[in-house]
Amino acid sequence: MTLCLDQLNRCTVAVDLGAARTRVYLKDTGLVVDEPSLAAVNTRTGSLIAVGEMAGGMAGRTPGHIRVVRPISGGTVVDIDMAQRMLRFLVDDKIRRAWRRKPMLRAAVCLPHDAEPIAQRAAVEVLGALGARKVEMVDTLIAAAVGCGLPVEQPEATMIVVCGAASTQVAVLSLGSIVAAEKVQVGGDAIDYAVVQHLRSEHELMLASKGLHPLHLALFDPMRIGTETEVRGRDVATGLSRTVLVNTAHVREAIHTPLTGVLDAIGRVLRECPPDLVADLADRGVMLAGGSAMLPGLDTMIEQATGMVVRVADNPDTCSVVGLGAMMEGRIRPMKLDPMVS
Ligand SMILES: Nc1ncnc2c1ncn2[C@@H]1O[C@H](COP(=O)(O)OP(=O)(O)OP(=O)(O)O)[C@@H](O)[C@H]1O
Repeated sequence: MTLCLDQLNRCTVAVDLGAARTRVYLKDTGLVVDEPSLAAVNTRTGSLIAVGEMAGGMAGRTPGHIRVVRPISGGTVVDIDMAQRMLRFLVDDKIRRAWRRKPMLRAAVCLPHDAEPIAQRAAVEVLGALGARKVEMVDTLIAAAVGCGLPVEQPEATMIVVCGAASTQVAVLSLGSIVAAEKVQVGGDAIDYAVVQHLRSEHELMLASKGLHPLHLALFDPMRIGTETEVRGRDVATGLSRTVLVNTAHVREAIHTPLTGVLDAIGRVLRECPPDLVADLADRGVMLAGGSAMLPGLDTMIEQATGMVVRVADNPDTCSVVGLGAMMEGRIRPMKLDPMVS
């Protein structure tokens, strides 16, 4: 079934329920929520203690009766009740009160390319917590492509790779529709996990989450390949703080497996495409979006593996919700979209 832009024009709010972050875009206002998809719960009383950034700050530092949970996993809501409570707290009271006065609040949500009906249903229920009476669902790949400014409605191929926390989605689009697409359960989290596991097994070091970013920089910097970089963490055996010298070439080998998953997905999508579209892509290149697109050097790695020019979108992490916002606000020319459901 096709959904036209008119339907999206009637929406007031757009939501992206990501595994790592939840984003809310308000029509004619912009991004009003961009916070971690986390909730801290008191397990004795069941009460919600904190959500978003505040819950993120508590992660790994809580006493036994407080748990920090992720109600969304891999772009799919796994705990509807918790996701509803989290979303209600993330959205400002004033905005929610204004929505309550609307008898027919319409919302738009972007969902992963292969979202099952049960995942679609869960997203609709979560948005119901904000008072949405009707929910339009749009494929994340289309929303992100629009958010990156790709000319998706034109009769020419554009390729988008959305690297999130839990998954990477790849698509070739033409004439406002998806020609070929793939989703792999490999994202920034899998890359981080491979690095953490490498340090644990090779250096007996547990890395704090803050230690990952400097290592990312060293890992992908072509000038620093094969050099050693200092990493501070906690000794697995003694629990004491320790600094080790880590060879970046060895860590690159450790992340090879998750990165191969992404490159394979790109290869499969290209093989599925008609030759004319692949020829377009050779000129136009690939657009990288999603939070993990900010991984320093990921674009160069994909460029070397595919031989195509790779560009990272401006603000790649918010492309999907901003794309939904652009469609809601009628900032793009009318076109046929390829929604997942009416
Ligand atoms: N500056 C950065 N450098 C490297 N990685 C980053 C950076 N900023 C965010 N990330 C990574 O991006 C990922 C989050 O991306 P994004 O916000 O697109 O996820 P999401 O939409 O919630 O996830 P998903 O699409 O899997 O549901 C995390 O794995 C995070 O580590």
